Amino acid sequence: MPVSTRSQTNSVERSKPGSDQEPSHANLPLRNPHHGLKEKMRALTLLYEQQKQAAAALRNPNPKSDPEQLRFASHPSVELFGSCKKEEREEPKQGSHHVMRENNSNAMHNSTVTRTYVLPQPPPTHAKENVAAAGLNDRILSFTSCPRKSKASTPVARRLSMGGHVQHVPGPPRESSGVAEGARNVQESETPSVSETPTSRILVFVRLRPMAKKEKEAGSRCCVRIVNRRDVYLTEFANENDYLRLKRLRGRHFMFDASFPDSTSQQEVYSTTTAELVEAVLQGRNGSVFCYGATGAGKTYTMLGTLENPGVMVLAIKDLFTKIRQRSCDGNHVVHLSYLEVYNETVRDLLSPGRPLVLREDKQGIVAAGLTQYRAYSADEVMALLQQGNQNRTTEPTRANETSSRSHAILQVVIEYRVKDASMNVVNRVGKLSLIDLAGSERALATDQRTARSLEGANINRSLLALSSCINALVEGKKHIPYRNSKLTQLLKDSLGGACNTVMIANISPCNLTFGETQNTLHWADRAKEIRTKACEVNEETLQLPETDTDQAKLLLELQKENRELRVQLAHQKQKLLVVQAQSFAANASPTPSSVASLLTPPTSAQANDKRKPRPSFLTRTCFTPESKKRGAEEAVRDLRRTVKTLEAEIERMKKDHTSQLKQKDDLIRELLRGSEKTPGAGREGGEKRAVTRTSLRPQEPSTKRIVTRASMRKQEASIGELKSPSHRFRSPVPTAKKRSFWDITTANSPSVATLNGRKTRSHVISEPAAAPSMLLQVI
Ligand SMILES: Nc1ncnc2c1ncn2[C@@H]1O[C@H](COP(=O)(O)OP(=O)(O)OP(=O)(O)O)[C@@H](O)[C@H]1O
Repeated sequence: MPVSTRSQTNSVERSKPGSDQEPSHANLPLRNPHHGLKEKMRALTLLYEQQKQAAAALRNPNPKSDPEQLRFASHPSVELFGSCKKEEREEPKQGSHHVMRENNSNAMHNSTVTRTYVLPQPPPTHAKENVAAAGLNDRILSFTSCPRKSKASTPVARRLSMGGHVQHVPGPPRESSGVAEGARNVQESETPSVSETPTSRILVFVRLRPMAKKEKEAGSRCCVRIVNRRDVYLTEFANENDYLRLKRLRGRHFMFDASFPDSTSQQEVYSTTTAELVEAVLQGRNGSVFCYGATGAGKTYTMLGTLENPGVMVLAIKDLFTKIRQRSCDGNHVVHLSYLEVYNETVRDLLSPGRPLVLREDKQGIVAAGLTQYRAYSADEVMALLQQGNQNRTTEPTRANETSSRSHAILQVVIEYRVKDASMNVVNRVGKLSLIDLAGSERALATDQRTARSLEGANINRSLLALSSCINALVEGKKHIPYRNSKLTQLLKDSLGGACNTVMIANISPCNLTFGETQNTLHWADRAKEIRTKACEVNEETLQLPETDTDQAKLLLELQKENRELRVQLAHQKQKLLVVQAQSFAANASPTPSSVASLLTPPTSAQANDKRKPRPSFLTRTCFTPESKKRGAEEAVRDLRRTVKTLEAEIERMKKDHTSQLKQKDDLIRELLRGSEKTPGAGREGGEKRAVTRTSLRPQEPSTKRIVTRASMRKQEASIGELKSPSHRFRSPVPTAKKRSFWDITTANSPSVATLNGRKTRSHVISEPAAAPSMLLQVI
């Protein structure tokens, strides 16, 4: 998070065990860091002596011989530096001073310099961080009973939260399952004065990534330690000669709903953080998962993963469809999908790239006008769409990360579930799952100062800054939450402040060189724990048939009109496909560069926006040679064939969609007609109501209440041809930044490495060997 954080100076005191020369106040915390020059001088002297002790420790490295050091060794933050992989189960001892021992072991030279600091423990009333985190139940209690911070109390809390002093209250190690259940929908029963409405809080998890090879080679040390799958200890290393900074050494302790060490598998992360959310979404609730952290900390790895280790997005989709299949007998599920990115403060549709989308707020919340909502029938199809979206996502190598995401990506899956209840009314439930991979906060120096990356970085930081402002405002219980400060926060409005079960996964790196970023991430994650969202109710409505004959007749006419429109759209799509096929055959017959070029030339309006399209380089000397022209023509033909295949698949999908809609509507119309013939005026006479309405007759539309208004859905349907048209796909602006992915480097032979319009693919999902071909990719 690009917000400077102040750290509280820890009083570093001499801890020479059993020393006779030690002044009597040596083990007491300084009363005030500014209480006189003399005191400061004394502190400096103590520090100097401490240095000497560190050197002495070199000569006497065996702590067992020293009872005081033995006491230090029992603290979890001690031996932090032995191995990042080692995960300790024991609880930190209480009642002792907080101790940090720095082990300046230099792997290269095999020498060790150890320094020990005793951090004075603050009185319990001062400890803000994690005071209530004795165990999950204790924490829930605390969250329920603790009123929102008033304005006056905030600065104090903030200052304390940045300090190194924390009170650790031991609690049982939390189990990975059942966490969300306990912490969700926490009713503020004990604080009726604060809020009468039930609330749930954001669950916050931390994931530590393994040390990268490069970092190991550079001699980096691990500054994070995770204990009991919950506590995170962060230690700052100091340069021995930097006496001024010695006094500002920071050691922090945080506690989260769960913390994952670097050895945690993707499946474990998924089942702990998201599995329950998926279940809730199927029952008609909203859920959001977002990964947050500095650049290179592992957000995209957690969200998307790799071929061998798929991430949360992929696992959630698979789980979702498995569960839908299991329940298919008891109802009718309809899944819609959208995928967008926020790049340089513009919102772009990743599934159907085109002009930037405009965000609008209506009574359903923030919606991206014109965002494509794909109806998905299987997990494989969603994987294909995900892969397609990732191809369009902007990634770029930076100094900090070879495959840095330069945009925030939001995958949204809407599940509509329709079932008849006991009284034969149609009950409609809609759940929405948002999976968000944020771009990483970064320092300009860490990435690149001189290039377009710096502009991207500035925009990423700006939006993350806006996110932190929103988190602050929400935690402080302010009336005005500045969502409008950035597109990202506008889109996250539902997740942060709406009726939504929200999970935050904070990704951190173990490398001591990124201590500042890690501390920032943990600070904001710690803060986010205090955010309360509105209690997430089931989005449910019961649909009823219009009562009077006139209304039923109106409905009938409306449905017939809709059917006609759908048929026209289908015909339109077929026509477009034929045109593209003809162009493809023409190009095949005479693949002259000019004809192919003319086919591929995007419209003039698109050219204006087409700043990201890779241009032929003079340096490569391939622009004007006959071979290059031939190669270009062949490539263009291949591209066209691919496009035709995609379009054919799309038409097939639409056909299937339309046919099922038409069939359903025809059935219902027949049923309506039959019903009105048999029992004329039944509605007026108060006969049994039929549980059918317009909404129920439109299976393709997600609930208008939650996604878009009916009017906008109709508009969208009307313009669906335009959104999904072949020409629309051709016209999609080629981004200015080239597309890179980490699959580009990890799986060189993967289909994901294939270039599309000069951009490298990011997603791996389509290349799964066992995956059935997506409906999008099927040829008619
Ligand atoms: N848990 C993990 N296990 C193994 N490798 C990991 C893990 N987390 C991250 N990595 C690796 O670390 C590198 C950086 O990860 P990733 O691209 O996910 O970072 P990021 O936070 O998304 O960065 P950015 O914000 O710049 O996009 C990748 O090479 C990734 O494979």
